[in-house]
Amino acid sequence: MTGVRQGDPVSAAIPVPDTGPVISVRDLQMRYGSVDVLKGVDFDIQRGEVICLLGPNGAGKTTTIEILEGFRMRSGGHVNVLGTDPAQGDEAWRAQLGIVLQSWRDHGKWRVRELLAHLGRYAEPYRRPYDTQELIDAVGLTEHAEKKISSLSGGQRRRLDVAIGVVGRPELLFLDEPTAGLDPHARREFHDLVHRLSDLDETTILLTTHDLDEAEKLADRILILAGGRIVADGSADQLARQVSRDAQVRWSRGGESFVHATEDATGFVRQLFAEHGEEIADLEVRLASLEDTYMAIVHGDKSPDHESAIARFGKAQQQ
Ligand SMILES: Nc1ncnc2c1ncn2[C@@H]1O[C@H](COP(=O)(O)OP(=O)(O)OP(=O)(O)O)[C@@H](O)[C@H]1O
Repeated sequence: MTGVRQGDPVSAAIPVPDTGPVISVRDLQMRYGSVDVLKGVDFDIQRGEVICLLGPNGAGKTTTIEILEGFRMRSGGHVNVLGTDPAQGDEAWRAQLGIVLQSWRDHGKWRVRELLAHLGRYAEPYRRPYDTQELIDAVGLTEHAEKKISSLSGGQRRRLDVAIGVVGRPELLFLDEPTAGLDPHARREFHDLVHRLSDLDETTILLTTHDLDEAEKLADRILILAGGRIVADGSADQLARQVSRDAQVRWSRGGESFVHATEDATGFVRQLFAEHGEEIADLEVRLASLEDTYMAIVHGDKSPDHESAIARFGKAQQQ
């Protein structure tokens, strides 16, 4: 398979290799003035993966994404995105990317439908764009399709940002805090859209968020950037097990509540039922949440450079 779907009237699109990572980053460094923000970032992202990049304010998430998008020149290291160094990416390469920045403040005089149709036509030489109405419905802007963009609310504007990012059915989608400002309903619709893009179109998605629930719901894999490096890399479950191998088992019996931490939750629950049978109520087994994990990895370590966090937690993938 290539990046172009069968039957597409596309001649200029560049074929995307089937194998190998879609994004490969080695020893990425970024220095602003005398401050080293990225001190040697390494990761790979495979086709179809949904990756959440987490990290405290100022950790360098936007910087990393902008380097991958070709918007920012790195100070050092190697980066390959869809077979190309982003610093040398041409128009055909760029057409494979969908980009949702933290905030677009442009196109104010256009109307929603008009702009999406226009951007779709712009993508046509390279990709098979979304049908405009289908896209408007998918991002929940049906009732606002004829409105001027300057008159949209913040959340509606964010939905439009997402629509602009995906209109060309990108091979690879970058989303920088896509749900900031969205209400819970819009947030859920956005999550559905991400699942659809990932499951149906096999879009590779890299997103940043400060919402750990969102990361847990969406991510196949989580990368945590802190102190200029990736300090954790793995699924939410893999990371949780690195922080604590214990699960918490909670239950009640005869009106009294109990809690027990154990590495073998299944064995413990089996024993509990063998001893007390139907007296057991309100049983709950819980691993560390992503929030517990994140706090332990990013804030549990007092050293400012997070070196010992790296030493302690390493990377789940390498386990
Ligand atoms: N153009 C620039 N010139 C100088 N410093 C910059 C520039 N852009 C970003 N920085 C600094 O680099 C650091 C990383 O910024 P960046 O926006 O990449 O972080 P972030 O992880 O995306 O943060 P947030 O979660 O707050 O969005 C910050 O300290 C920021 O002030």
